[in-house]
Amino acid sequence: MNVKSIFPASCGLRGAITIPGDKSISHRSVMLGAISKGTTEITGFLNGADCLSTIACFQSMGIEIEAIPSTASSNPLTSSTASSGRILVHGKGLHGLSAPSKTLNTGNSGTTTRLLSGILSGQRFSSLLSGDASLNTRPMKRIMTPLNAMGAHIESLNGNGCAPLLINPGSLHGINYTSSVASAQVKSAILLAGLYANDPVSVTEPSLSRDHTERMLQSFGASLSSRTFPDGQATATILPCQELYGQEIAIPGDISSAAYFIAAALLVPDSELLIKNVGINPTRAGFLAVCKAMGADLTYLNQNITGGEEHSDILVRSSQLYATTIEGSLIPTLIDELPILAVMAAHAEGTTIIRDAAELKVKETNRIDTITTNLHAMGCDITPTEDGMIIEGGHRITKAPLHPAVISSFLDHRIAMAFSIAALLAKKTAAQTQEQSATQILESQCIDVSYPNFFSTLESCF
Ligand SMILES: O=C(O)C1=C[C@@H](OP(=O)(O)O)[C@@H](O)[C@H](O)C1
Ligand SMILES: C=C(OP(=O)(O)O)C(=O)O
Repeated sequence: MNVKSIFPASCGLRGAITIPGDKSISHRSVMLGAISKGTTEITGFLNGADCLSTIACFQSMGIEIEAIPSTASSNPLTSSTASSGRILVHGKGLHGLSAPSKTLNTGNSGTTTRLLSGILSGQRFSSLLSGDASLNTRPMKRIMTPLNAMGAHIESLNGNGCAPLLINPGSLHGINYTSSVASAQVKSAILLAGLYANDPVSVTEPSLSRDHTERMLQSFGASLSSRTFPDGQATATILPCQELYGQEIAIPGDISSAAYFIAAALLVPDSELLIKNVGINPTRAGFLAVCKAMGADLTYLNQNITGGEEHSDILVRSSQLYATTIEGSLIPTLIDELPILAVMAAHAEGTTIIRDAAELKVKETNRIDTITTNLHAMGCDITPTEDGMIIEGGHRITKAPLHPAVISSFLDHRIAMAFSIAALLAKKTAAQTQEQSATQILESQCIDVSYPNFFSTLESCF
């Protein structure tokens, strides 16, 4: 077991950092590259375990994928993401994948499992998908139902609606599907299967989830349209496709990873931190809107759009934060940031309410439970609810600081990172010994799923 000890910060966070590439865009760039004609060149690829699972799955289906060491480049995205990878995906076209000889291992990655299922539904060969213990408990009926309604043959081998999933060849037709959850993974699985259908495929979600798949499919040559209605529902429609064509993709830094550093710089007094090249696609940027609503001092510099994705440098200065309510259509735009937002809420003045976030229960862990357990352990008054939580804040001014504790990551990367930031603010109580002044993050290695250099970047800020 990998235990990381984190002491309270003794000074503010300073300097400039670069965040590794966006995980969602990294997955999609390999997937679309693999099923396109020609080579897709990706810069800023996230070398996290989840994205490496996606690469390994496509290699098992005969796709050649090369990792090229980063070199200096005139491309501003490439040069500012020097620690992230440059990848060449030698695509074989829509029908060029070959049958894998073994089970496709999707590791800890829901994105890999669900999006890949959409692509595999349209293949002429059978495949078996399975992941780690956490992944194999996550709900897959949400993709099996619409994909099977399109003519796919996906079966949950244990009959529990979870992976392992056996996918047999089927011939796909059009569908107008309404999803009860705003999930980019469900939407993307259906749209990717739609590439192989003989009629248009539409998917409607209750509110708009991240739209990287739609943006990237369009840039690879697919005919796709999207609409958001006055009531917030959003529909994306894809037309049958003959072929996609490889592209150059410059991946911006992952806002979900940047969120830990934004939170740290806001909460630790006397901080001024520049975070370079963060993706700020509006369907992902709910975290920034909530920070602003809580009173955060954020300045956007060098805003630009590359390959259809907005990005910006963000200058963060320490700020007094105030409680807020996080709900409704904001939730899908910040779903992965809720663990760190809960930590921020513990320090904000007032009571923060998070609702409409039942999706937290079906992530790498039940994050309503894992956030509650760990905030309790550090001395915060938090009440879990059916679809969120209520957090009594003020652990900065009106109440005693959170105290150091032994934190279980529960093997959830977002929990491990969120509580690493909480640890910077924790102050030992009179009853705690000197040895207990550090917070211990158990099984911290799970952070490698999305941010292998997290701790070294954090240390570089002090
Ligand atoms: O499409 C994606 O890349 C993702 C979508 C979200 O999941 P859901 O679609 O299940 O909400 C998010 O939590 C996950 O980290 C990545
Ligand atoms: C939920 C996450 O990812 P995935 O669904 O791809 O496992 C995450 O990164 O927080």
